[in-house]
Amino acid sequence: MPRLTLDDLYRLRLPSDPRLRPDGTSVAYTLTRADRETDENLDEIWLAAPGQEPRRLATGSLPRWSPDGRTLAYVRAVDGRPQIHLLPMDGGEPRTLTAAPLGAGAPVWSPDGTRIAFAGPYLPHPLDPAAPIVADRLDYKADGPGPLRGITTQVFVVDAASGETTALTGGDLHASAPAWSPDGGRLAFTASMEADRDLAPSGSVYEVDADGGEPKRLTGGDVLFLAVWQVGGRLVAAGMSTGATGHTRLYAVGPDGHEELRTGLDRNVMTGGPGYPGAPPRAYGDGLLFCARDRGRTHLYRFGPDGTAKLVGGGTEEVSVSGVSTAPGHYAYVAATPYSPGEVFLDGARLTAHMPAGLDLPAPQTRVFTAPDGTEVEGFLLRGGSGPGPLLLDIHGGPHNAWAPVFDGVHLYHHVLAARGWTVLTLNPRASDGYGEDFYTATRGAWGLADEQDFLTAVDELVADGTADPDRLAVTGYSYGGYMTCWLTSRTGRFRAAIPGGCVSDLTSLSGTSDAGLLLKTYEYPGDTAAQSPYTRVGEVTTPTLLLHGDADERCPVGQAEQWFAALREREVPVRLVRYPGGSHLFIVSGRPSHRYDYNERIIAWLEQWVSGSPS
Ligand SMILES: CSCC[C@H](NC=O)C(=O)N[C@@H](CC(C)C)C(=O)N[C@@H](Cc1ccccc1)C(=O)O
Repeated sequence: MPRLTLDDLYRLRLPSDPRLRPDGTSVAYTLTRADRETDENLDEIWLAAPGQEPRRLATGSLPRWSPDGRTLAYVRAVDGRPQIHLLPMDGGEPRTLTAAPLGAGAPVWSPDGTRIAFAGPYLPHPLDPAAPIVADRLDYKADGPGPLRGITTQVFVVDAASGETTALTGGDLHASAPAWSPDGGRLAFTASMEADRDLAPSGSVYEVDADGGEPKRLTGGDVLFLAVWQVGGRLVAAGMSTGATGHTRLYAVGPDGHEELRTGLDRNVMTGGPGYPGAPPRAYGDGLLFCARDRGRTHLYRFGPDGTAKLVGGGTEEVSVSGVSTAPGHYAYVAATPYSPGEVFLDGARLTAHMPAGLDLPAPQTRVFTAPDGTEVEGFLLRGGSGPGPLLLDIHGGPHNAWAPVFDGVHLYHHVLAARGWTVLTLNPRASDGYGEDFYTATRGAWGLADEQDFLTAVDELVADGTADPDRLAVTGYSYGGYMTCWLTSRTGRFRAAIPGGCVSDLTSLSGTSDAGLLLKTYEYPGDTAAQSPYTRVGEVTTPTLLLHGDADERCPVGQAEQWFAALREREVPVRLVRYPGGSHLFIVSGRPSHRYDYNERIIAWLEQWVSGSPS
């Protein structure tokens, strides 16, 4: 069987955001593919049902069933702005429902199906791209959108028949996706309305009358609420401590405040986002379904009225669930496995096979390494051959992300290198997600200082056991992984090649230039930023280094790579900087296909250039 090649980037199809029809008979979902001609990632709405071939319904994303299951709302761009459309499922053409000046967000049907709510961008005047950009607070920009220019995010309600749209909120806030009350009389959302929220992170659950009025604050204080949903007749919100980095938890929210839903799991609740699998909580029977990450894998759990959480399905352990939807007696989800970046499942049975057939995708082997301080760290080895060979250490970001032993459509170079005889080690060092909250917070205030030993221990063990050739070691990583790549090459010369992607080199400048700068400094790396910055010892780097960076990255601004590039070039260390025009921090996940292809291709080329003798 053929091994994967980079051209498979254009053959991959990624399902996401599954939505069960209210009668449980079929699942609508978004299917995304990279289009070579337009150099865009194209989204389509598909429908899958037991015993039927999945079929395409429309161009668009974010499918949402009307309560009677007869209409599918979804979002599609009109003149470059996402607008809500309605597709009658008994036949006929879709209808454009909204004409929001800056676009509409995910549709949320009212319980009676007569209205649709959404959170969307708002500006009280026409947007002038040439106008000066004025900032009075730190939250003046965001990775992806860039400078916000005064745009806020408000809650809107649109009449499903007439399209008449009303803003329910206004003012200086960024509302989350809204959630209807069971009687359709109110909408809940999360936001922070504090004037100095840029200095002290906060987020509360609010409720506003569906016919307008002043939002009422339902929560406050010790929990930073991130999102809220209507789950089985009650509000359930996701939140985290306002005091320090930690796990995300679920809370029941009512008119008198909030109460944690204690799952008994020392695991991070995963509600889903770019690069982070998971899904919002969903009603299921007399309990709810939620996702949590366990040892890098994201699983589906059922939280029952008895207050316990039990694994759902319990099938293959090597799975990452992203996207969950329920209907009475049924549940649907998308799951990645070692052989597919994602397929749609209904009640545990696979409905789709979007992964190109016939590819030889070796499954990674799980290994556990023990650091000098006794900490055990788990990793996954994609073996390219037997006997000592070239080894690529690939470091995930976050630092609270995590690798899982599943196939993803981002790091295609893993399989290309393995086919050429490389071994790829994806390691979950301390701070990785899925190993308990103490492990998750173990690098706070000690970036690099605490986790360096985990990486070097794993590499040393693989050299000692004959897996890795000590003269053919290489390191790469993105975001925090890029930070760690810089850090390791400033402390050891053992790597023959290094590729920091979306990197961080100087925590002091990062604090003032990242869109999350103050959060990072407060929650992640308080204390001595110089001691935690790779740049402090950049003068010791000798490893040929390729820097890959999104030119419009506002999370880790491109200056982080430029500083590293200049410092190495001045000392004539072989170095190259590649900037991707328009690329945000997430460009390797959702950026231009040609940029994603180029990112993978350059990694392979740099490794083969500088790791002599690597089998080609
Ligand atoms: C307290 S602010 C939260 C920052 C957030 N942390 C997540 O764990 C974050 O953005 N971290 C960055 C690194 C940091 C800016 C130094 C990061 O590593 N980002 C993500 C982004 C990403 C995800 C998937 C694919 C590409 C990039 C990550 O890698 O986990």
